[in-house]
Amino acid sequence: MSQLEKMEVNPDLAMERAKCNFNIMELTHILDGGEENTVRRKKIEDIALNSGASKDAFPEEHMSPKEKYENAVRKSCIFADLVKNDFAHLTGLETFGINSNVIRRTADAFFKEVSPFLLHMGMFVPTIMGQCTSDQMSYWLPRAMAMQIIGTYAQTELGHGTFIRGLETTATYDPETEEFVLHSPTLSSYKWWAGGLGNTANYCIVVAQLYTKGECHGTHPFIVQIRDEDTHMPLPGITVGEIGPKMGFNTADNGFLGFDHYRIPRDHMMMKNAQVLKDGTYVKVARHGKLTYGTMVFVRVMLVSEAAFNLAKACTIAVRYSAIRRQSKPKPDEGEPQILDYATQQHKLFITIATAHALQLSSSWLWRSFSAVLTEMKEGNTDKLPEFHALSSCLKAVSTSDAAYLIEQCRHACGGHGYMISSGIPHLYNFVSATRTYEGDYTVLLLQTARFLVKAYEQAEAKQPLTPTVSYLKLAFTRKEPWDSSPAGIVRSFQALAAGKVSTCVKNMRKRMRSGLSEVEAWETSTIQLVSAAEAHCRAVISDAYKSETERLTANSSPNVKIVMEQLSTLYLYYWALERIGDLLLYTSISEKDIVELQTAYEELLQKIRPNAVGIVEAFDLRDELLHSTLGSYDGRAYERLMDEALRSPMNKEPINQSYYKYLRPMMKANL
Ligand SMILES: CCCCCCCC/C=C\CCCC(=O)SCCNC(=O)CCNC(=O)[C@H](O)C(C)(C)COP(=O)(O)OP(=O)(O)OC[C@H]1O[C@@H](n2cnc3c(N)ncnc32)[C@H](O)[C@@H]1OP(=O)(O)O
Ligand SMILES: Cc1cc2nc3c(=O)[nH]c(=O)nc-3n(C[C@H](O)[C@H](O)[C@H](O)COP(=O)(O)OP(=O)(O)OC[C@H]3O[C@@H](n4cnc5c(N)ncnc54)[C@H](O)[C@@H]3O)c2cc1C
Repeated sequence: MSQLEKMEVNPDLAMERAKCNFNIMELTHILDGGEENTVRRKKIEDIALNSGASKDAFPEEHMSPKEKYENAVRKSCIFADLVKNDFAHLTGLETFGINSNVIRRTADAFFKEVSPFLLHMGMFVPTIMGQCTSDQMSYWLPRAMAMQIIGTYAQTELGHGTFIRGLETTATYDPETEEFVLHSPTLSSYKWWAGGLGNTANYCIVVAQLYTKGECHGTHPFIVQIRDEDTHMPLPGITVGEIGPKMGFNTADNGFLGFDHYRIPRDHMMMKNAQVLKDGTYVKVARHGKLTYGTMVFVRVMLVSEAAFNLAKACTIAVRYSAIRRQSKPKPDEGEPQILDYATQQHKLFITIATAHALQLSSSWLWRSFSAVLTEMKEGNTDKLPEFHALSSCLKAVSTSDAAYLIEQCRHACGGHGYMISSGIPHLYNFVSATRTYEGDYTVLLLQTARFLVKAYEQAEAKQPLTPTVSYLKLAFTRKEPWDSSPAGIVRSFQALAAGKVSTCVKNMRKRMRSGLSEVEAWETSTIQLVSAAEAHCRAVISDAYKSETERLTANSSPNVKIVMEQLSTLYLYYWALERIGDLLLYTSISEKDIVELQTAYEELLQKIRPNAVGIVEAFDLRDELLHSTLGSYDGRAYERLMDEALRSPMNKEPINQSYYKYLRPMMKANL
């Protein structure tokens, strides 16, 4: 046992735990979606983490990029073995989403950045499940699940990521040999970004423009072998490599890939939604043209819970640290207070906790909606897909954007020490800020939602029925929403605000078209407002889901857990109402007096939450191995851990660095 492991818990943290007035484990069960899930999660974590295999003998941050990657591959193989052999009885394909989430989170103990296998489990396997015929699936899925092959998802190219229809890689069917010929006609057509593509994967899902009988049928997915299964050498006709250092994701060997008339068998086209027959006839199977985008929708749903999870980590670190950090002396006759006692610190941190809850509960709700949509689609009914695409797009955009902003707030809340890699916060920020971009950029996805909102508004105007998540749009045609500061009243105000913004956009676009702009130009010149309307819609959806899920989940809970969860969901509503005062003044009857009262109520709520703050973050139940943080560990020994980490630095391994003799000494002597 190391010196650190023997140390007692920091007394400030012990004091915080003693004053927590609710049952922490009860809240954990709620956040996990039930006690059974908590028990299973803990079993998985125990198996994975008690072996010590997640630990590094040498600190990862002092390794070279190549060493970091190799270490990540080593640990990925250990982790893959655990998943295959030790978790097998606890998991199952039928609950892929839920279990993959737990496994994905447990993996974070092994990787400070990410596993090079992330895309294998995160996109390769889900695409096989979503885009293959049953015959294809029975061939590929067992091989992928057993890790006999390692795959990734290569859609984005140097020239195009957002605009999928603009991808340039071609897959041209040759009926003579019953093969597709994959080709990269330009530099900008090179695949770029796929995680694990640089050095790890030997297979790859490639999204390419399908040509048969001289006709282009748009983008389709193909399973492509890129490396020899034994030697791992890139196959002839394949150019593959790693794209270089990034802000984060540095252990993910994101790669590039080019094809020189590279041939694959016909049945390597993923044929669930469309097929090319032996003679080259193209057959469209799916009832909705966008079902080939299914993996992206699945990952967007998963990313909402990723955002919640990473936010939970950041606020656990920042709240624990704020409980043990003392600074300044506002009252001359008292000692320095814990920084958690400052209202401004609570303002930075408690919205972070509330947002982690809001996103966690919204993501469970979204996952249930997704399962319902999938069930209907299996029966051939795709009616709900447009609404779900709009919903998952905005939730992915707003959750990842909020999480990135709030993780940065957590860094600010930890002062200088938050800037240390060892605090754990920089890695979290670098990871989450990428989620705002990949799987659909923030602005681009909100504009997708805006398209749906504008159409729904026109339906409301024509008094046609509206789908559930936009039924509130009828508020755009009623009088100004009367301000009501109850939680239900604030949710209604957020809906009125979103409805008002959509209405303003539509009116502006119509005005611009009357003045001579085309529909496309009128849309383009209104996109700043459209993004804002879609964000407002999403905020209303999250607020509504958070409030109603809190009511549902606390219906039978103990009184104090109910109070804590209600305080946080109300805080979320107050915070966003105060952030959106300008809009509320435009679209509701809120008055100056109401605003003053709302600000006071918000500040009082911060004080009510304060005594339970440490207990609340500890209900996320994040083991030290998952946090990777000197500042946020369970024992609260931040200073000892910071010093311990500093001493592990190779820069401290010799009393005098050689640069002294080479450069410093000659320079100083010459200057004598
Ligand atoms: C085990 C779990 C682990 C989870 C974590 C995994 C982490 C993995 C880590 C990293 C992964 C990173 C992977 C990637 O980034 S892969 C690449 C992702 N790329 C994108 O997301 C590209 C974004 N672009 C798009 O999605 C689309 O092209 C678009 C911008 C949304 C739309 O483009 P466009 O306007 O040109 O529209 P289309 O002509 O294509 O569409 C016309 C109509 O279709 C509707 N539409 C679009 N997309 C969908 C969809 N997915 N589903 C349903 N409908 C869709 C669109 O709204 C139009 O409808 P309308 O009725 O208005 O005409
Ligand atoms: C860490 C990381 C991992 C990734 N992993 C993968 C992977 O495994 N596989 C894969 O295929 N891809 C991957 N990607 C690529 C990723 O999906 C794309 O980068 C992402 O979809 C954004 O597309 P883009 O790069 O083309 O951005 P661009 O579309 O070029 O965006 C640049 C700017 O232009 C704006 N813009 C673009 N189009 C519009 C529009 N129509 N209206 C208004 N504004 C617009 C955007 O809002 C943004 O501000 C990864 C990316 C990152 C950062």
